[in-house]
Amino acid sequence: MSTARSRLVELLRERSFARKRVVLASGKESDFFIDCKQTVLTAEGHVLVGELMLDALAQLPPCDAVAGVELGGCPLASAVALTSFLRGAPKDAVYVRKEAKDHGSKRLVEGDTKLPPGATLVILEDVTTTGGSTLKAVEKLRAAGYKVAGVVTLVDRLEGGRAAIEAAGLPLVAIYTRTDFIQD
Ligand SMILES: O=P(O)(O)OC[C@H]1O[C@H](OP(=O)(O)OP(=O)(O)O)[C@H](O)[C@@H]1O
Ligand SMILES: O=C(O)c1cc(=O)[nH]c(=O)[nH]1
Repeated sequence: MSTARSRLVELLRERSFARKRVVLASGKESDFFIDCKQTVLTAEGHVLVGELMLDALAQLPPCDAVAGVELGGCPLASAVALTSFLRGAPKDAVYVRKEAKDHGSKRLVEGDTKLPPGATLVILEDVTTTGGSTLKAVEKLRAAGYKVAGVVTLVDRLEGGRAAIEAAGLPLVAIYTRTDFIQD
C-alpha cells in the first residue's frame, strides 16, 4: 500500500468512521457512518486525497476536468485540481450543486465557464452507497452539455452503488471500500 493510501485510511478510521445509528442520504438506515469531511478537510487530508484521487484518474478514460458533488465531493475536486497544477498537468475543478439557488447566477454546475463546450468530466464523491447522488450529478452535467467519463469515490460502502453507476454505463474507481473499515 502506498504511504498516502495507508495514511489516509488511518486518518479516516480515526477521524471519520463511527458506529452509530444514522439515516443516510438515500433514506436507508445504517449502524455505521463515515464522515469523510472530518478527514478530508484537515490540511493533511487535502494533500492525501489530492494525490490519491488524481492518481485514480489514470484508471478511467481521459478527462478535461473533475466535478465534485456537493458537499463532500467539493474539497476532493479542489484538492485534485491543486495537485494536478503542482504536477504540471492541470485539471480544473467544478462543483455540482444539489439544488440551484433562487438568486445569483442560479447555476447547478459552478465554476464551469472556463471549460470548453462538451468537455469531459470525471465525478468525484466522498462516499458511495446507492449511487443515487452520483447519478443525479451525472444528469445535471449531461443537461449542461458535458460528457462524463467515470466516477472516483473515496469510499464505496458496497451497498449497490457500483452496480447502479455501472448500469448507467460509467466506470467507478473506489479508493477504499467498506471492508477497510468493518469486517461484518
Ligand atoms: O450513494 P448515495 O446513496 O447517494 O449516498 C452517498 C451520498 O451521500 C452523501 O451525501 P449527503 O447528501 O449526505 O451529504 P453532503 O452534502 O454532506 O455531501 C455523500 O456525500 C454522497 O454524495
Ligand atoms: O449514504 C450516505 O448518505 C453516507 C454514508 C456514509 O457513510 N457517509 C456519508 O457521508 N454519507
